[in-house]
Parts: sequence; C-alpha cells; structure tokens
Amino acid sequence: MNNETPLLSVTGAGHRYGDRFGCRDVNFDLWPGEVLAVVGESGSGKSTLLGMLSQRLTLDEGSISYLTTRESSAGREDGTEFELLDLATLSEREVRRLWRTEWGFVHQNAAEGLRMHVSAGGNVGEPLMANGWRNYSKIRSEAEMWLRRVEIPSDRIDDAPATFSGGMRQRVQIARNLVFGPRLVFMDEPTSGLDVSVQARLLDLIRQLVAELGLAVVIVTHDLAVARLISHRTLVMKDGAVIESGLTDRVLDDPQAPYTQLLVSSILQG
Ligand SMILES: Nc1ncnc2c1ncn2[C@@H]1O[C@H](COP(=O)(O)OP(=O)(O)OP(=O)(O)O)[C@@H](O)[C@H]1O
Repeated sequence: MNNETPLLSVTGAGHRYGDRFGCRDVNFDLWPGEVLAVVGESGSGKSTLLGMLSQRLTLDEGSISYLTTRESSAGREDGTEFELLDLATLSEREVRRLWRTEWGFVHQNAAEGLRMHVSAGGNVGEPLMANGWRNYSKIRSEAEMWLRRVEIPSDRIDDAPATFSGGMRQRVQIARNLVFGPRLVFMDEPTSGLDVSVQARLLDLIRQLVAELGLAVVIVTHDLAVARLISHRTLVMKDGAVIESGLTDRVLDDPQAPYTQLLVSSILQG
C-alpha cells in the first residue's frame, strides 16, 4: 500500500474566509521523498493552502488524505503498518500525534517556530523529549549532532536563538523540525528575509537534508529560483486557484498559462 498510495492526496480542497475563498479547487498528490513548491504573487493563496494542508485552517470543501505510519503490534515483519487518514475527521489528539512524530513546519519567522530564549540545544532536544526520550546525555548528544549537521558552531549550543543571526535561527529551526524523523515537512518562505548569500547556503542545506532523509516537503515561496533549486514539482497559484502545475523544470522552462509566462519572464528581465 505504501508504494502505491501518495503520502498526501488533495482533492478539490478549499478554505473560505467569510464568504470568499482564500484558495479553492486544489488538487494534487505528494509522494514520499517529493518536494512540491507552491509559487505565486502575494495574495494568491499560498499561505492559505499551506495552512489548510497543515490543519491550521479548516478544510471547507474537498478532502485531504494522509498516509500515516504506525508501529505494528503484531504481524508485519518490518514492524510498521500504514493507514490512510482523512484529515477532516481527525481528533485533536491524532493531529498532535502527527505534529509530534511525522510532521514538521518551518516558518518564515523563526520566532514562530523556536523558543527564542531557550538554548539552541534545548530547542532541538525538546521534540525528542516529547517523543519519550528520557536520557539527558543522549538527548544532548543527538541535539549536538543535529546542530553540527545544520552548521551551528558547537560552542553556541548553550546560547539562545535570540542571540543568533537570521540564517542561524533558520538552521536551528530546521534542526528542531528534523530531529525526530518526520516524513512530511511544510515550509513557509524559509529563506526570504535573509541576505542573498545566506539564502543560497540555507537552500543548499535544505536541499541536501531533504534528499538525504527522503523527506516529502511542501514549500511556499514567491521566489521561482527557490522553486527551481529545490522542488521536483511546482504549483502556480493566482487568485486562490492553481493555474498550472507540473514538473518544476517544465513549468519554468515551458510555462503554458499566460500568467506563469509573465511570472517567468519578469524574473528573466528582473
Ligand atoms: N485572515 C484572513 N481573513 C480574510 N481574508 C484573508 C485572510 N488571510 C488571507 N486572506 C485573503 O485570502 C487570499 C489569499 O491570501 P494568502 O495569504 O493565502 O496569499 P499568499 O499567496 O500567501 O500571499 P503572501 O505571499 O502575501 O503571504 C487573499 O485574497 C487574502 O486577502
């Protein structure tokens, strides 16, 4: 079932603000290990879509299913079984389980994703504790390993993100979101607001980690270069609707919708 069923399957999904839709009629499948970029101008519905997928906003029409894994109590040799969840019907407890064990969220603003006055090591160790890790020295060494992996100097482990640069904060946020081994990570403009050179290094790091860990990612960006660099497929949004989707290279090299052509050509000229 796991090889034939997408991790996330979105059908006719929409979210309404009052009597207006923030996004509507969104359809796509996301497979394990696949990176999907959601691009479009400001107000096109990217954040609404991400909010809806990640259960922060209600699903007001359509459906979203997610293929969860559970430790098997009996039966299968690899100890894992798969179950298709209808996200609209999940209990709060089940949603919390997904956030603790299978889903990560990297925010544009690190302050939303980190505890700014807790040490970097503490920020990365917390999700392990939430997953039942109790041995302090093991938690610390795992956190240290992850901070090294995201290129935080080892002498900064006991410092709080409040004292870090923007790029370092994002790297700690990434470590905090990957340390527990999620399968699906949502990213909301993770590199915007940083200097261009810092952005490039961070993107490289994200790309490397995502490939190494085989993560599925939905990344929202207004920057087509970000989509080009890290995504396999791209959805282009305008006025709350998906107006084009396909393999990223195809969408960016041979855009079919006039709006995508405009977006691509404005980058080339810009
Ligand atoms: N809380 C809200 N209440 C009412 N309307 C909203 C709200 N949030 C967003 N919208 C509307 O929904 C539409 C999509 O907005 P959304 O924020 O998803 O776009 P976006 O592509 O993420 O834009 P940006 O890149 O600026 O974040 C817009 O018309 C916006 O005005």
